[in-house]
Amino acid sequence: MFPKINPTQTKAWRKLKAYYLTHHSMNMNELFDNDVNRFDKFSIEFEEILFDYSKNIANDKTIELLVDLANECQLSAAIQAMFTGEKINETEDRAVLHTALKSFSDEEILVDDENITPLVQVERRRIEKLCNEIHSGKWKGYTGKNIKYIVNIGVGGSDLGPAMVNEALKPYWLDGIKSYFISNVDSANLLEVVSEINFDETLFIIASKTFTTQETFTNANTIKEMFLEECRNEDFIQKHFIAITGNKQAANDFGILNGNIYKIWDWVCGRFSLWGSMGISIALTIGYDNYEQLLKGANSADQHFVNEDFNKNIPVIMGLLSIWYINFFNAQSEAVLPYSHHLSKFKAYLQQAAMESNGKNIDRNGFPVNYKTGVAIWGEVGTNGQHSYHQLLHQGTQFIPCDLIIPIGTHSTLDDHQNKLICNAIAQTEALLKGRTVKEVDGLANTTAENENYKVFDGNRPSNTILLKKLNPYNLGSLLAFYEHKIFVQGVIWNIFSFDQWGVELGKELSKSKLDSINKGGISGEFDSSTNGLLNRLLKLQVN
Ligand SMILES: O=P(O)(O)OC[C@H]1O[C@](O)(CO)[C@@H](O)[C@@H]1O
Repeated sequence: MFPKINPTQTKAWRKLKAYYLTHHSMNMNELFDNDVNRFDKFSIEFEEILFDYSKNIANDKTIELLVDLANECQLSAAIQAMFTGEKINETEDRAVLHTALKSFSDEEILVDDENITPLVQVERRRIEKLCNEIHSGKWKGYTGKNIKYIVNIGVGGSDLGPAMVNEALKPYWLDGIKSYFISNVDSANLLEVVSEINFDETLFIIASKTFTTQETFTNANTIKEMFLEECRNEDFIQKHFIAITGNKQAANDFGILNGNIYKIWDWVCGRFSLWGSMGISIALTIGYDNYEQLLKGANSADQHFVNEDFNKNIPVIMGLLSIWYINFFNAQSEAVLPYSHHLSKFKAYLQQAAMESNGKNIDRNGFPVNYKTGVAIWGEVGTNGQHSYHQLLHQGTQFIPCDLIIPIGTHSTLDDHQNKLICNAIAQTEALLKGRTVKEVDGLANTTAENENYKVFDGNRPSNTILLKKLNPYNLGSLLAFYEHKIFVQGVIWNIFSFDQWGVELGKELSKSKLDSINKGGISGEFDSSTNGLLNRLLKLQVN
């Protein structure tokens, strides 16, 4: 296992702190003026992706010190430990091998003395077979019709990744197939989907690693009841329901036979699970070949992460710059700004991936951390965000590093729109960098001594720009893998366990006792006065 190092005790951390104190007012505009090669030096090309990190408050020395920090925190050993199946998720005693799901190599990876590579390959072949049967029309619904609607019922990692990818790759949807996602236990979600599908043309995917999650179980049971009410034959469940789970028995108890159960292992963390059977809704919607392209792009990014030097390694630099801002500049949040309508669900996916992973306050030695860890991630697709919160990004008092994700190629034929979209994105990075001085404001129309201050922008606000030649399955796979590994890099340096999620348990437990009280029809002062008051009001309003 790689060592458990408090980052603040490293030499590099101390040096970074000192460097921050003397250089935090470093001006990026001067850095550009003083180095004509800054863009070339601080950008990394990876296949069809360009990662430009030149618009950051960082120079050669900063990057050198950050890389030193990664080395002192034994990042290489940590990467090696994850990829070879060491049980780095110690609080759950699990290996973390979502990377194995993307691999196309026959290399052996051992978990508890079992080689998992063939298991992954078998499951992948099963997904391919399922796609072939559904897409060829060999798989029929109970009235003899083909499957037209794919409905994924899951929540958290069993929903967000697949839902985001399906949305991102809408231009690749196969003719005649439409996919839907039911995640919220709010019945509005379920009823909306039900109103758009026909049960006899639908494949329901019950996606739950544990098969015990309250929301998913409730939605799955309601759908099953509705389905049986319509077809009145339990045998038809096998034509319309499959499960993705590590809890075969619970799926059997639900009524799904083994042939319709696809496996997720405990060495796959839910929020990084879209690469395996959790991605069945993706494969069914965009076709198996495109789904494989997604995995291949991700696998290639994994290889980049494993093999590149840290100072040319996209996820390492992403993670280190983020640490620079969070731990030294005291950034409280990061904005992710995809300039693509199809990436509208990217932020929600990334929020779980980053915040469930690194929102931790106990270190790997079991002690409270004495430094900041994960921050809030937020954002909206461009240009919509520009007409909303970009005011705060440019002139607010918060320090918010931004990532702008810009696919260049478009799937539509409206080049004029695409050029406007991209130019808006690049202009935002320029405005964040340059700002606008009083002198520049002076020349503007209608500017007076009274209003000139309002038109001044400080600038010097950092951003990364990620250009993709096109938002296709391969490039999307690479992009997602980069963010996954950025999160991993941060977790290693913060010395926290990024792959458990104990923080979500308390709310789940407490909700059960509330439900018991409601079902009993009365509250007898068992909770705090606010909780009692809210529940009593609920009961009163339900009665009326
Ligand atoms: O797939 P399951 O077991 O239903 O869990 C769904 C989600 O719930 C969580 O455990 C947290 O609530 C996530 O980590 C997970 O992605």
